[in-house]
Amino acid sequence: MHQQEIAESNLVTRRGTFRCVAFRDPADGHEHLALVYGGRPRDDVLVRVHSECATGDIFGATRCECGDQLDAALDAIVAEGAGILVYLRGHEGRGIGLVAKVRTHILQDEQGLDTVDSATSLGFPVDVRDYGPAARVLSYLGVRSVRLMSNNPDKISALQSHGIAVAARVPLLVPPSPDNISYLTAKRDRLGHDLPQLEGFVRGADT
Ligand SMILES: Nc1nc2c(ncn2[C@@H]2O[C@H](COP(=O)(O)OP(=O)(O)OP(=O)(O)O)[C@@H](O)[C@H]2O)c(=O)[nH]1
Repeated sequence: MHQQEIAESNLVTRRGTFRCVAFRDPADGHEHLALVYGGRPRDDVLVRVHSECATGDIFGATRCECGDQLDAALDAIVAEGAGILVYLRGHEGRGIGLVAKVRTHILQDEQGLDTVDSATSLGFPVDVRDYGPAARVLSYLGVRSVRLMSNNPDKISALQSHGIAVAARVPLLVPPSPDNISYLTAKRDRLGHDLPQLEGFVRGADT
């Protein structure tokens, strides 16, 4: 990556001080962010590669578990004493964008379609995310292998295809709720995510 497209500073947060690495990826042109905790990363560092979700990450929407996963990943990194969170812009709605994602929400709410069918019935692809920017910033940080916090097997193969070894997958499981159970179930049944916490959840049991 070109030095002119990267800026680094310390970022003091309520969890502690991170190294904030902002960068513009040369391939997709988006400005992304890596938050590094605990000094110079070592091999097999704990990493979360998080896709932008304005509704969940910023405003705490409960229909998806994005905001809870962001919090849990940062907590896990701080608890371990080291780690990296890569926050990928341009990934909104699995890459289809915010307006398109909200259109899928309309179909989910009004017609009961799941997160997959609501996209395809509008003519959108289900997932067009590019993990190249994450791999490039990890390489820039000197990271060759990671323990990746994710339940998505495709994310692991995508990172590996971009040259980052995934030494282990670390589950990032948030509790199901009546609000997110449809979304989580579709991720498990239609997208192949590993979500064992859904076993035994009875919709409405804890409302
Ligand atoms: N198209 C669409 N995208 C959504 C919807 N809800 C959340 N998203 C997006 O989904 C992305 C997160 O992807 P997920 O499939 O939930 O999870 P993942 O990142 O692949 O997997 P994990 O690493 O296990 O979290 C974010 O970019 C969200 O904006 C939805 O209803 N429709």
